[in-house]
Amino acid sequence: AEDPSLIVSRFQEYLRINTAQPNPNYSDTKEFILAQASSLSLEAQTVEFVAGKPVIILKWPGTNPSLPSIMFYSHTDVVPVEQSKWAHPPFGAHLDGDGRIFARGSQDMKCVGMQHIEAVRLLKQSGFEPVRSVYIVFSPDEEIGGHDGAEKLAESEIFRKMNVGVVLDEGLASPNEDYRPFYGERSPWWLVIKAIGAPGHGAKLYDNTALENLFKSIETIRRFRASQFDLVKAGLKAEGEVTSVNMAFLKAGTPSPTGFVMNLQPSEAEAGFDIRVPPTADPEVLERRIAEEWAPISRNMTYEFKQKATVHNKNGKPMLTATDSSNPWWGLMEEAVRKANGKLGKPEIFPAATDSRYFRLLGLPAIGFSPMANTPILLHDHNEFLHKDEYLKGIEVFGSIIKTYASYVEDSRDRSSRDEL
Ligand SMILES: CSCC[C@H](NC=O)C(=O)O
Ligand SMILES: [Zn+2]
Ligand SMILES: [Zn+2]
Repeated sequence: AEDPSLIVSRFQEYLRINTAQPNPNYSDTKEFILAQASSLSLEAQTVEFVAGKPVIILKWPGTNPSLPSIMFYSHTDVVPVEQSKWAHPPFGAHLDGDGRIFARGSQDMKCVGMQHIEAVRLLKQSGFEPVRSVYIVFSPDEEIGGHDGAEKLAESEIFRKMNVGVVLDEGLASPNEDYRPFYGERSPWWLVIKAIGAPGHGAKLYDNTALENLFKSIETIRRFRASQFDLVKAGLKAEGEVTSVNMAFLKAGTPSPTGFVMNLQPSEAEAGFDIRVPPTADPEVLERRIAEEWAPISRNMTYEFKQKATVHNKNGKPMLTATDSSNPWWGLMEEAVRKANGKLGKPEIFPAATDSRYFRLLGLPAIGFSPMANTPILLHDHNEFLHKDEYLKGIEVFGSIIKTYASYVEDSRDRSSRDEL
């Protein structure tokens, strides 16, 4: 077998490409991934649905191309960093004495993309031949909504021709020894509410100022937030099962060279909220709440959404991938992880958003899975790291999954794992 330090150094090489939003280096990324693909003799296709934003599709053809294929999916971009808060340079991929690899993207989710490739390498070395075609796909822009990446891919003729039967996308690290599988996710609604009101002297008490109007809404929103958070604190609901609302910004006041004018009540004020809607919530009820209580026209308020992801599929049903016997891929996943001496925890709802939603919207089963056990959850955090042993273990787990999935031939059950749309 190959020297593990070489495997780790390829991961480090990927981590050292700075793909932080808003200016990800996609050209070096593309070059790197295509070089990996050619070293494995995989077919490779790069599609730019939007110029400069490559979707890279690698294919390991199966011996039975009539069976639906398997797609192992990852995004190549990462979130920005606060450089000065990091103990090691976020794009240095420093390997410390304990074996931890520090880098932005080490958990979210360059680890997974690279593990997909390394798992193929492992299987090729062992002489394995897939029956189903295996696709390894790298997409841009997940961290800013996936509109120029996964969303366009999912709607494309290219994707339709790939005949994908099941998608594996990202999950979360697990602080304990069980890996965490995800069967659904909350939908991001990014809401901006705006208030207007009469301007006037800062010494005067009067009704209907912009800030008074805005704060009435903020109080209402905070009560709702507390009610949802209480359910989590009481252990009645998991994080992914309640509607979360967090304030992202507050904007008001009349700027002056020394700060803000203090004796002037502004005539406009706005606030932004990151709302996450669970798949089982009724989106119409929430939207009514926003219109009637959070931004009521009676207080001259208006609102707009910066992002508003679909909660239900085209049939009005929650976008959840089945975890019972109707979905053979679920059982196969458990089997594959077990064979690699890993353990799967209970299926969960991903609290944030992933590109899986674009594939679930098509009715495809999608499982969120990032094999990182015994690892603190550090995605989007300072000092994001992954231990090299967990990384290497994850390659074996993905090797087992690819092997199990790509060898699965009971075609009749594929169809039933797709939602009826
Ligand atoms: C509007 S899509 C945003 C996607 C992003 N994904 C991971 O963090 C998130 O904030 O959940
Ligand atoms: Zn991610
Ligand atoms: Zn992320």
